[in-house]
Amino acid sequence: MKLFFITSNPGKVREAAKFFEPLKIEVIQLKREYPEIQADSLEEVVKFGIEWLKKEIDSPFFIEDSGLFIESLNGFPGVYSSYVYKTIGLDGILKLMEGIEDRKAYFKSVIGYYDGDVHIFSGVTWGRIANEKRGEGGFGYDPIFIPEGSEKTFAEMTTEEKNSLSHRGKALKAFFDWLKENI
Ligand SMILES: O=c1nc[nH]c2c1ncn2[C@H]1C[C@H](O)[C@@H](COP(=O)(O)OP(=O)(O)OP(=O)(O)O)O1
Ligand SMILES: [Mg+2]
Repeated sequence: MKLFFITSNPGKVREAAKFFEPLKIEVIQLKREYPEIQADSLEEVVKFGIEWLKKEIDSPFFIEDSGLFIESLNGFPGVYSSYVYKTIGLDGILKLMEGIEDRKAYFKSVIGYYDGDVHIFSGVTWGRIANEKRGEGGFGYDPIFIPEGSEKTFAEMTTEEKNSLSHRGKALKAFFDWLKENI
């Protein structure tokens, strides 16, 4: 089976491909721009994206929207994670966190699969914001996020290790469990 993943982010594709590889499902990246609305939740962003894309794409496809929610910043950058990453970046986040003791944060991933109907799957991983950047792997905020129960940042992990703990790994698992029952 093949799954079309509409995203501009090669890191997401790498993680999804690694997840599905042993399950004999091939992940194929399609690069199509779609509007990411300013909404209160990742779910709304995904649902709007699907409504936009479904007119253009003939086969079933999925998209994913994710974000980092920092508790002491009231959930910032949250749904704006992509914009904040491109503007103030990791150094900007570390600067905002200077002197803040409560470093709790979570990553959330929302996958939307369209096969004529919309199916939503999500995953959350709690952790904390590191005091400095560590590691070369992964992408995005990985060098500054330490998942609960670990001393390593996501960027210090292999793709398999990150998938076993991450928000995206959990959302992909929920997606796969649904596919098994429904395909
Ligand atoms: O596991 C992750 N580890 C580190 N950083 C992450 C992760 N997951 C999302 N992020 C960051 C990347 C981006 O700055 C923002 C999500 O934005 P988001 O719009 O979903 O992704 P994107 O624009 O990179 O790719 P896409 O073309 O699929 O929209 O949070
Ligand atoms: Mg995006």
